[in-house]
Amino acid sequence: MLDTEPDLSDRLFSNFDFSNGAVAAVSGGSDSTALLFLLKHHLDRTLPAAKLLAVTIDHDLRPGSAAEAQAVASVCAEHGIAHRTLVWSGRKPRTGLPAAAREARYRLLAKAAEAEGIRVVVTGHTADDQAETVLMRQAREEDASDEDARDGRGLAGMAPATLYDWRTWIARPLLGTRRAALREMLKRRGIGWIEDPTNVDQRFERPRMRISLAGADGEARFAQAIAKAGQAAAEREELGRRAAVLIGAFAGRPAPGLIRLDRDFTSAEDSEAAVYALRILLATVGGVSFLPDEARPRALFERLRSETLCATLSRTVVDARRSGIFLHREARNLPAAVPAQDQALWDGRRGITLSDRSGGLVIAPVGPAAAKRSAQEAGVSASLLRRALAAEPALWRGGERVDFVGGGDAPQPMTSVPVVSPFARFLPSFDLLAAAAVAALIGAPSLPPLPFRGHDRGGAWAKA
Ligand SMILES: Nc1ncnc2c1ncn2[C@@H]1O[C@H](COP(=O)(O)OP(=O)(O)OP(=O)(O)O)[C@@H](O)[C@H]1O
Repeated sequence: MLDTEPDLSDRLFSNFDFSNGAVAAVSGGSDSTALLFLLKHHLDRTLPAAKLLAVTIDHDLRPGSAAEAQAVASVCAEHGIAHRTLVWSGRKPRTGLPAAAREARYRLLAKAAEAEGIRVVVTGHTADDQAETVLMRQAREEDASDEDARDGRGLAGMAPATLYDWRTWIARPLLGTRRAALREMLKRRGIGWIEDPTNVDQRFERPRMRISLAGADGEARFAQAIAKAGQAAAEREELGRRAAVLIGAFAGRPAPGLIRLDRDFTSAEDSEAAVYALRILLATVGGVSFLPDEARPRALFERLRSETLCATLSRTVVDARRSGIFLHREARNLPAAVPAQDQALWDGRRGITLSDRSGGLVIAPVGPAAAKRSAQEAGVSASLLRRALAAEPALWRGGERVDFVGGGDAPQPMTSVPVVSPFARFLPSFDLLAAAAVAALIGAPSLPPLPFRGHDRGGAWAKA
């Protein structure tokens, strides 16, 4: 089909493992249309039996979106490519619409993949998108009010692969390819695309950045941004690797919801990695989806070197005693009782599975009274164990706890599995090693292998 571009599609996709097929996320714009045709070309030649499904999300936000999805469907039908349109139905939020749309888009794409047994979704993000992203983040970083952006991690830009919901890989094979080259290729092949009006709407930050990159010094700024992203990505990966080593060496889990750091953690020479590890652990124990900004964990780490103390950060109590530094969820602001629901995320830190679907069940914290009956653990004070257990979820009916059905093989009515909160929804491949170390520590499910060739389960993260 794209016989003039055999090298390009090989270069882009030869590292991927598409043996379970691929979902191509196609908006109908130039980049994702090019992605679709390049991928089709690659699969036809190398893996003709592999399933290829193009998916278009109709965000239902502007008139014409359904027609655009239909146009993609027609192009796919013309070329014998399976296609589905999924509509983001339901109420749209008044604020934070772009983030909500992105969230909905990935949720629907992952759902479509999962329904077909496909493990990887590919998107058409290009080198131009990457440069825009990095420059926008850099501008925010310079704005001192944006705490999230200030630790430099964001300057790594978009990761080549991101794990969504701890289950589905979103890969970006075109991150090293220029938009102009893709458009050229489409034009040569006589393939059209849709111009999204929001891409040139200057009320939005990205189109403004796009226009400024088309200006006089645009190419130089592009090159600088890409170089910066490469360097920041390598640094971020390396920092994550070092943090993972410290977590493996110094962290333990005496009981669910209770993390113990060896006191020697505070004498780690690599204090940068130790602070990073601490930030990830704080967010995980507190059930928070973002890392606390760097300043406060750094100050806390410095104090931990010399003091016993009790402090709260990221909804996590840090109780530093001579016997170790203990982290557990603070008792404040735990979720109120909610009707029990299967497959729910509780308090941002526990994945709930229900096998008892009968009515009248609620999930609420174990609470201090029930936690009094907790088991003892060698070397850990009973009060710490009680506080950690009190913040765990339990299943209740009419004020009575019902999630223990005693011994034997009977299924528990509810299971609660820890999640690595800051990475549970989106895990960029930069952070895989740190996330894997925390997953092993807290008993979260292990990570699926990367969608690249030669990554088995055991070594999946070595080259992330
Ligand atoms: N409505 C959508 N349906 C399916 N995939 C989408 C949709 N919007 C975006 N994507 C995916 O996310 C990528 C990046 O989105 P972005 O909004 O930057 O691109 P776009 O301007 O919509 O189109 P393109 O990247 O195709 O030129 C797209 O290349 C595509 O893979």
